[in-house]
Amino acid sequence: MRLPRWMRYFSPRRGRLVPGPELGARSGIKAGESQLEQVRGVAGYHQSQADIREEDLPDGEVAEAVEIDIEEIVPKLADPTVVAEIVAPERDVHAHVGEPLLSMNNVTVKFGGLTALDDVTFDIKRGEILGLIGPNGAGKTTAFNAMTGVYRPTSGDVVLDGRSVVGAKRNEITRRGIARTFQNIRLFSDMTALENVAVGTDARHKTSVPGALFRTKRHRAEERDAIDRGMALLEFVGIGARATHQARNLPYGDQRRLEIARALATEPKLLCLDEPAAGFNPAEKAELMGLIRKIRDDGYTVLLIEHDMRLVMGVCDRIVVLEFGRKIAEGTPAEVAADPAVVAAYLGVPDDATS
Ligand SMILES: Nc1ncnc2c1ncn2[C@@H]1O[C@H](COP(=O)(O)OP(=O)(O)OP(=O)(O)O)[C@@H](O)[C@H]1O
Repeated sequence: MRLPRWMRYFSPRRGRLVPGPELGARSGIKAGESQLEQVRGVAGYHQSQADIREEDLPDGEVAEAVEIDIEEIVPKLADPTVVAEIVAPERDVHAHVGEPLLSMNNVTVKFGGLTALDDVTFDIKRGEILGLIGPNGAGKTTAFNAMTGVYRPTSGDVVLDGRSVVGAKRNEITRRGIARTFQNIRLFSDMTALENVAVGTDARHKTSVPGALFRTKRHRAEERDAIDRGMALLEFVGIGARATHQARNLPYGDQRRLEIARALATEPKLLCLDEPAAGFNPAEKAELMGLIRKIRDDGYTVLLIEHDMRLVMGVCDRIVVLEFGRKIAEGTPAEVAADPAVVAAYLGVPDDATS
């Protein structure tokens, strides 16, 4: 995995900041100071409750999770409109609703003799929630991976905002505006929720390494921005009170929310969610639907891979259906649900229909 810029200089170990080999002892940065303590110090957030970590406690004592009162720390975040403004800084995205943001143009992906995606063409339009569905092995994740630079299409093109992303490096694709979450949660488990989101904001920052070392004005401004945006994002996804909790101590549902917050921190044009409801109970699924709609209404475009049909039908504006690597249907949830090819793909074609 390629580490974000700041992580190449710090090794997070059990939640502690240890100057990494590239930075060495010359930096003057105190080993043992947590990332959060650093950024909080810089941004001027003084929290009365300590961020308790297990290794700080005498043997046998158990760390208590500390809920923070977000209104006390960042009073302006008590206003949901302010939170929404910070979360979606480029609000002009609404001006282009309906135009294609990403186009898959005749994309084929082959693995040896296996064709995982076969000449697939569809658009993701700005401001919509597009569902990508299909039975197991249909090619959904392969399509995601072709968009995000994990796989290079064998043929065809993936165009984002008028420019091809084929051949671009993954971090370049992130910078150009595609962010994703994963089927299996991938968080920095020893880092706090806020630190995890701050990692995402790094993709947008421009400070050079010397700039970071000498703490230039721009670097300090970017750190403050990371905290403000990080806190706003945690509040936006509903876990603002858990900002100082280590990711691994968060309940499963909150870890999924944190993944979404981290992806949004890169200020994507397109947010790709890969089975975000896996392992959720019905109440959590209903809450997730609300969050996905909120993300769309805040100006983002969302691509959703999800097996739960109730969720997909309930939240998507349009749906693309794949089967054996081919697109077999595209349309509104109602159109797709009534399409005989889709019904056959999911339920199997009855014997008497083929005889
Ligand atoms: N890296 C790979 N190497 C070889 N075959 C692969 C690779 N990735 C995917 N495949 C194959 O490509 C086909 C499509 O897989 P893909 O994971 O895209 O399907 P999916 O629709 O996401 O399935 P699921 O719903 O089970 O996650 C499958 O037959 C799979 O085994």
